[in-house]
Amino acid sequence: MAFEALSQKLDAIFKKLRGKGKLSESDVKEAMREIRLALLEADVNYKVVKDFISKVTERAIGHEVMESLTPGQQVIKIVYDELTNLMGSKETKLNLKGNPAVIMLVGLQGSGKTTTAGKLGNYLSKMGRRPLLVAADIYRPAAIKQLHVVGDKVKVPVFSMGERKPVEIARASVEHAFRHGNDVIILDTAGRLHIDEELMEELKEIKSAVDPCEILLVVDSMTGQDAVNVAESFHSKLELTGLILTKLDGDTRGGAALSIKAVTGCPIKFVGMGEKLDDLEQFYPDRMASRILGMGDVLSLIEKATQNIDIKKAKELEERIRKEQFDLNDFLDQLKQVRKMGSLDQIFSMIPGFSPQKMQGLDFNEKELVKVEAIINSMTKEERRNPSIINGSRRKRIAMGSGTTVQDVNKLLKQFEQMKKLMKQLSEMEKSHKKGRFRIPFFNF
Ligand SMILES: Nc1nc2c(ncn2[C@@H]2O[C@H](COP(=O)(O)OP(=O)(O)OP(=O)(O)O)[C@@H](O)[C@H]2O)c(=O)[nH]1
Repeated sequence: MAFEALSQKLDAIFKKLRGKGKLSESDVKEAMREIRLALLEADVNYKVVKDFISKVTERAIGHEVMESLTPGQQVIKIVYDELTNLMGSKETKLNLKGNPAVIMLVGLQGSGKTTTAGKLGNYLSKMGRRPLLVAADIYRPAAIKQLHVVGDKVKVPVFSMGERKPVEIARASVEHAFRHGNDVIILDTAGRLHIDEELMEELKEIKSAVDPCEILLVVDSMTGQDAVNVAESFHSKLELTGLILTKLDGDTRGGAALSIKAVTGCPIKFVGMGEKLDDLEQFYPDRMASRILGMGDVLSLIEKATQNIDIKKAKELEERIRKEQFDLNDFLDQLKQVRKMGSLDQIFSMIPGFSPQKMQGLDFNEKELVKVEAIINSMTKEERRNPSIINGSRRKRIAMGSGTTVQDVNKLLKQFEQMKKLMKQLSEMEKSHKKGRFRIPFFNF
């Protein structure tokens, strides 16, 4: 997961602070030194780190903190505020002015532009818009085909004219959209391995021909400070209106996400959280800061849950957990439902107080899920209802029946226990949030 190392380091630093009844100036300075190192190790731009630390220090050695009863908490709050500011403080919405509104996607080769075009098309059509994807990358022969494939998957029409001049394609696409009732155009422009003048000229030409309301740079967050440099270059030539950071689901240290707004002045509008065409999230600086600090991201979790979870089933499940009837059938059902929301890693990172490392054993890929299903299907009704009766000889029989091994069966039973524990903890969280509680189908807070 992105930010994992940074989150762990910050957590250790804050633990020390929280343990102190009173903070001295040297305690704060020591913590700041450690935070500074943690940010540099996360590949955050050094000027950004310097500025950040000086702002946090100034606030942290002020009266409100030093004299407060919970100085450690106050420092964490300040770090949270300043991290949020660093990433842009408020979310920035897409500007969709114009009919059709033209969104131009630019970026280097392999940054994830074509995939992002599809994700954005998908996002906009879910919003009730009628997007049109436009293949303006004529240099990579497979790019046009790739856009058609992506468009088909998300059921968004694709406009292409083969290898004509990109500026002509862009102009013609506006005409086409107008005639076919498409109200947003997403231009997938060409990428190069490096920034070159020819590419910039072509992009500038397209920009002046179709007057886009958004010029969004798609950058790969795994490339760290290079992503920041690329963004600076593109911005100086094209005046970007925003950024889309892709591959934030990978194990990027997070430096690009934390520095790019501060360095370029361009807001991050979306983040790519996976290869699937659903894996695009609007970017909220405060929610991201909250995830980095291990405070969870309940709001995004609610959004994901309401989009993907079957409410009726969730209610039935709630009842079964309460009556302590959660069994292996429910377990399988849950795994399937939760997987629709994304990887379990991602989900756990949104729950306050949950460390994804603790739950690693619960992350299944599709192949493992098939195995789990086979194992559960080889059990008797009674075994599924009451797994505690599954002794050694039953385990052997189940493994044979499902074409797996006894170790696989053992692993599954262990995971079931973990999931049961997780469900119990979640339902306890619900109790403590009874008043004005959030309600999420399946996860209840
Ligand atoms: N994990 C992950 N992979 C992504 C994400 N976005 C894109 N990818 C992957 O990154 C690779 C490159 O994506 P493309 O969309 O082909 O990149 P592109 O920028 O269009 O490439 P060019 O057309 O060559 O310029 C593909 O394998 C995508 O599946 C993301 O948010 N997370």
